[in-house]
Amino acid sequence: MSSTIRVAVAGASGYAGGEMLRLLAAHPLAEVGALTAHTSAGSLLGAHQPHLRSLADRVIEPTTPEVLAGHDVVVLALPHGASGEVAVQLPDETLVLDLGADHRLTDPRAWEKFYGSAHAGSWPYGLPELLLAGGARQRDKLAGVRRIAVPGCNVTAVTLGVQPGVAAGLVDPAGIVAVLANGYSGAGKSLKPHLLAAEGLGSAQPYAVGGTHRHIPEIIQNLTSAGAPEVRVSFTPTLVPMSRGILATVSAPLLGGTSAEQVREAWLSAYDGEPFVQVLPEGQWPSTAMTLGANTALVQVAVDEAAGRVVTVTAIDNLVKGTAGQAIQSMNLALGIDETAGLGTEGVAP
Ligand SMILES: NC(=O)C1=CN([C@@H]2O[C@H](COP(=O)(O)OP(=O)(O)OC[C@H]3O[C@@H](n4cnc5c(N)ncnc54)[C@H](OP(=O)(O)O)[C@@H]3O)[C@@H](O)[C@H]2O)C=CC1
Ligand SMILES: CC(=O)N[C@@H](CCC(=O)OP(=O)(O)O)C(=O)O
Repeated sequence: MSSTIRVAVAGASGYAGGEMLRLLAAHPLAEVGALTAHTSAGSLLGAHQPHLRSLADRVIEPTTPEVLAGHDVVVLALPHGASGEVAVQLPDETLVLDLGADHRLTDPRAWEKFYGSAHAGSWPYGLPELLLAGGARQRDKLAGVRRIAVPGCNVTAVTLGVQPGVAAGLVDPAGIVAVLANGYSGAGKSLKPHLLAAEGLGSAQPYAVGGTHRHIPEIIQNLTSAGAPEVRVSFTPTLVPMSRGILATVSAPLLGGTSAEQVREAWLSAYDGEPFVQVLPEGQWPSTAMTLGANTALVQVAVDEAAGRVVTVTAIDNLVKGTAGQAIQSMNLALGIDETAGLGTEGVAP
């Protein structure tokens, strides 16, 4: 590979593909190659991503192996199912980043139960800060790989919020409750009645309630990797009127004899030195606005003594640390360049 990393983006007309392109445009080593999609093939990128000025005149091509050939990296920002089909046609030596779910789960039965289709297989998982049993981190497994399954956005927020307590054995992983406030861009661009502005503006709407959300097995997989014997998660997402952002409130029973100081120390030490995951100073709580446009996850933790639970709150931008930023962070690790290249930690405010 030359010093320039040539990157093709499939799904360039969508939200995740658009964010990938925004970040790649600022990456010191990346060069944007082919842009592909489906119904929008043949039109200009500027018709779909008018905020991406430097790429506005580029033509979107169909998503075929021929168009995606000859790149160092191919990003698949496609719906579930579509990415698995395209991936099998790409050369082994190309680094493929799947932003969809097709290759995240290791258990085919979990895939079939929650996605209702045949399992495409499992790839190295692109959450560098994931804690693994024995003190390792997932970043150690990404050097040199050529296939990366980029995690779900909700999964990223929930995992980063609660994994320090699970890995340190301070909370009961069978009693995790997660409630999330989610921005609308997480649902993608396709039109659905409940996503119309008339339905969503000024309203908060729960969805996938009662253990049905397809991110549940992925969260369980992550927390099991962190060393938990039995993980049970009650997961409830809520759409709130904002375009980007996830605020995940995750609580779990505190195991007997653990002090609030031990809890705080576990969270601080889990993320000590991490460039993109920060535990905020005591008393300061994350908000989605603090992470807008940034590859950061901001975390806070408290002990609710009366309820006997640890409560964590994590904010991310679903399109950055929840998708495209995380993908670039993993790409950097796979290619052996600075993990932070092209990624910012500063949000956009107010
Ligand atoms: N939005 C988010 O916050 C996150 C998204 N993701 C994942 O990223 C992926 C893309 O999501 P998102 O950008 O939100 O979705 P969008 O609906 O906004 O975009 C989908 C993109 O995929 C293209 N596409 C659809 N079907 C096909 C096909 N059969 N072959 C080739 N291209 C196709 C579309 O092209 P066209 O417009 O031309 O039809 C479009 O470019 C999904 O797997 C999603 O789950 C992951 C984490 C967070
Ligand atoms: C608001 C909203 O609908 N969010 C989506 C986010 C899913 C996502 O983008 O993650 P995947 O890559 O796994 O699809 C949801 O909760 O299903």
